[in-house]
Amino acid sequence: MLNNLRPYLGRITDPIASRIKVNPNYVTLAGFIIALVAAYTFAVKNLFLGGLLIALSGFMDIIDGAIARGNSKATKFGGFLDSTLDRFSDAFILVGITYGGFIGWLTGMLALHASLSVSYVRARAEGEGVPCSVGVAERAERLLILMLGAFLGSVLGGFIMEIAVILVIVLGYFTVVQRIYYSWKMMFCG
Ligand SMILES: CC(C)CCC[C@@H](C)CCC[C@@H](C)CCC[C@@H](C)CCOC[C@@H](COP(=O)(O)OP(=O)(O)OC[C@H]1O[C@@H](n2ccc(N)nc2=O)[C@H](O)[C@@H]1O)OCC[C@H](C)CCC[C@H](C)CCC[C@H](C)CCCC(C)C
Ligand SMILES: O=P([O-])([O-])O[C@@H]1[C@@H](O)[C@H](O)[C@@H](O)[C@H](O)[C@@H]1O
Ligand SMILES: [Mg+2]
Ligand SMILES: [Mg+2]
Repeated sequence: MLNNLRPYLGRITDPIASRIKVNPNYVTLAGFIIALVAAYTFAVKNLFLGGLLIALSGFMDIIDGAIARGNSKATKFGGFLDSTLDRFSDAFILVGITYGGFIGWLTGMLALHASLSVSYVRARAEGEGVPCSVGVAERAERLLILMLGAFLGSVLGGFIMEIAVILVIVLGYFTVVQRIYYSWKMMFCG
C-alpha cells in the first residue's frame, strides 16, 4: 500500500540522495546493523529506543535505493542485498521483541512466518515474471506497525507491543492471500 507513495517520497529523497556520494551497499548494510541494534534494544526491554532504531533502519532502507538511483549506481546485486538484508532485519527485530518478553514464542514464530511469507510469495512470483508488490502489509506497513507499537508501548505498557505483533500476523497472512490470489490471476489470466 505505502509503496504507492514512492513517487512522492522520491521527490523528497532523490534531490538529497543524489548529493550523497557513498556506496549504497554500505547504506544497506548500515540499515541491517541498525536493525540488529534495534533487536538488542528490544531484548533488553527498551521499547522507545527500539522504535526509534526501527525508524532509522527504515530510513536507511529508503535512502539506499535513492542514493543508488540518484548516482546512477543501482545494481542487481544492490537490489538483491537490499531484499535479502530486509529479511534478516525483519526476523531479528521479531526475535528481539520475543526475547524481550513482550510476546510469547508462538506469537513470535507466527509473526516471523507471516512476515517472511509475504516477501517469499512476492519473490517467487517475480521468479515467474509477475511483479507482486501488492497487499495491505508490505514491509513498510509491518515496520510502521511495530514502530508505532513500540512508541505507544513505551508509554502505555508492553501489551501494546503484543497487539502490534498480532496485527502484523493477521495483516501479514492476509497479504499472503492477496499476493497468492493476485499471482494466480496474473499467471492464468495475464
Ligand atoms: C533520531 C533517529 C534515531 C531516528 C530518526 C529517523 C528518521 C530520520 C526517519 C524518518 C523516516 C521514518 C519514519 C521512515 C520509516 C519508514 C520505514 C519503516 C519504511 C521502510 O520501507 C522501505 C522503503 C524502501 O523500500 P525498498 O528498499 O524496496 O526501496 P529502495 O531502496 O528505494 O529501492 C530498492 C532498489 O534500489 C536499488 N538499490 C538498493 C539498495 C542498494 N544497495 N543498491 C541498489 O541498487 C535496487 O534497484 C533496488 O531494487 O519502502 C518504501 C515504501 C514507502 C514509500 C515508505 C513510506 C513510509 C513512510 C510513511 C514515509 C515516511 C517519510 C519520512 C517521514 C520522510 C523521510 C525523509 C527522507 C529524507 C527519506
Ligand atoms: O514488502 P515485502 O514484499 O514484504 O518486502 C519487500 C521485498 O519483497 C522487496 O524485494 C524489497 O525490495 C523491499 O525492500 C521489501 O523488503
Ligand atoms: Mg532499500
Ligand atoms: Mg528494502
